[in-house]
Amino acid sequence: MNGTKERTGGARTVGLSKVYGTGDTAVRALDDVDLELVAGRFTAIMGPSGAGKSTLMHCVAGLDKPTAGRVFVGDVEIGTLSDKRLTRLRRERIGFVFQAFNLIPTLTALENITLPATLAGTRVDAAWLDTVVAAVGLRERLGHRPSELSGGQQQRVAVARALASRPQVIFADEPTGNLDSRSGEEVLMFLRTAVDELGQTVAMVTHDPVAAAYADEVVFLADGRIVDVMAAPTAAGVLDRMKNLEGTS
Ligand SMILES: Nc1ncnc2c1ncn2[C@@H]1O[C@H](COP(=O)(O)OP(=O)(O)OP(=O)(O)O)[C@@H](O)[C@H]1O
Repeated sequence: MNGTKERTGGARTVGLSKVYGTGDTAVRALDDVDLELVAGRFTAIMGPSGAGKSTLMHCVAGLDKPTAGRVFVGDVEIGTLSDKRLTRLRRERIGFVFQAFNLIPTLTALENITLPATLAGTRVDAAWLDTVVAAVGLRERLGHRPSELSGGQQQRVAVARALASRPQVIFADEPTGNLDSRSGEEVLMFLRTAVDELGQTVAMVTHDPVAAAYADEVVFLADGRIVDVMAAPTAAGVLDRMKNLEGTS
């Protein structure tokens, strides 16, 4: 995709811990986690229910405050930012994709993609928008409203919206959770394209070994700790690892 690939900055944590509550009821959701979301790579985060996946994502995205440790988005240590600066960093440097597509029903696909920039009073770079629209593969449907698109197409619009500001990292929380397997595949292929052709950094929480196999590596969490990292994952390999983790937790 002619010269547009320029890796976005990634994110990392150093000694990240998060404890909810105090005393007898305290829950250590994250315990000394060193995670590296390598720039220009696709990382899947997996683990049994309650392992700390959402907490990890929320802390790295600046949506939740850690109890201890440090979080860097690109070169910026987010714990040092004022609330106002953190809000701005989140808006400009972090993209989110959720299980529910969260598109505005009355707006067209294109208007949904550019909405965050419109709200922020900025403009999406026209050349970049063109690149994103080409990658999303919905050029002829940009004038359609969400109700006129399939679930997979709607989620691709949501990923394109996250890409529009060219964030340091996109966090996707179970992005295929509401989709049938074919639509899910469309979305995963698009995330893969965003990484391979646009140099985007993506972190995805998923329970699905097939989805995780689209990533460059899978980070396994259990009881708030990173217990394994698998490079070049296959669905069968991930399924095997998950069975072991769920068996022991
Ligand atoms: N706001 C909260 N207050 C108290 N405990 C919490 C809170 N949020 C999460 N926890 C606890 O922290 C631990 C990790 O939760 P988290 O939601 O991060 O896990 P998860 O791996 O995302 O789970 P799931 O796959 O079920 O979504 C769990 O024991 C959970 O009960």
